[in-house]
Amino acid sequence: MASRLRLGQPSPNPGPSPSPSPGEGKIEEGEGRKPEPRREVTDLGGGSEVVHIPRFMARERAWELFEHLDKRIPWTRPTIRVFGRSVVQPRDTCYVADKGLTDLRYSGHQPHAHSWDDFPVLKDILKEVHEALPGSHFNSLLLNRYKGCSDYVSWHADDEPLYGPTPEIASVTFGCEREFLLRKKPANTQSQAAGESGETARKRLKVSAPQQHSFLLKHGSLLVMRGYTQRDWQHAVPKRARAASTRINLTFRHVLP
Ligand SMILES: O=C(O)CCC(=O)C(=O)O
Ligand SMILES: [Fe+2]
Repeated sequence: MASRLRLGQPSPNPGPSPSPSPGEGKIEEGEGRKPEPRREVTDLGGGSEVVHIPRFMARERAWELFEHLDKRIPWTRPTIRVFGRSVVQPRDTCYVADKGLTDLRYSGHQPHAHSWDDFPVLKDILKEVHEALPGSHFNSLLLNRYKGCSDYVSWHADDEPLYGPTPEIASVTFGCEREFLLRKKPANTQSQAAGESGETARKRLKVSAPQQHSFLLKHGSLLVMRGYTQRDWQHAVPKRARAASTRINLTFRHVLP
């Protein structure tokens, strides 16, 4: 799909450059280099890590991309299986992947894999994400569109075997900011397998609530989950109480060959 917008050239991130977080590489001045946007690294423990770059993309360009993706992506709202019941997925979706990869399947649904060649804009965003994350090699992309406050993604982990044991997942947000939650998977999965909820199991075992982290994912931000985050943690974008406008989120992933 050809883009009529001039979306190919990323513009530099405007505004003052914030200081780097402790322990991170310092920003080098001069030499005509674009200053690196601020990165917040959260060590979740046990080899899991989240990196948040709130101003990954310049605001104006991110709005151009939002408008383009909102109109041009062939969004669908599939029916999925949750706890044995068929339900309409509470957000729009689309999937893009390299040819010849193992098919993605989640909640009983196998999305059609579109070609990157049909979406030059997505290839441009992929290039920027690769540049921000040296060593990364994403070959697939799951897009989500949350059309209002009642669209959401429930607690889950992207721990499908096709991503391997320690997948890196990079998520770019456009439009309405939403809360992104992470919570530690319950240690005692046996009680869950027996049909007991995590909450009930915790009360019975008198253990404290799971560790939780919250990130406000703003327009133009990038969030990266790494290491054992999918094995040991779950994430969610909950419903919101108040009216929200549309949010588009792109999650870049690497499917193992
Ligand atoms: O919209 C988001 O920020 C997260 C989406 C997500 O978790 C997923 O697509 O697996
Ligand atoms: Fe996810």
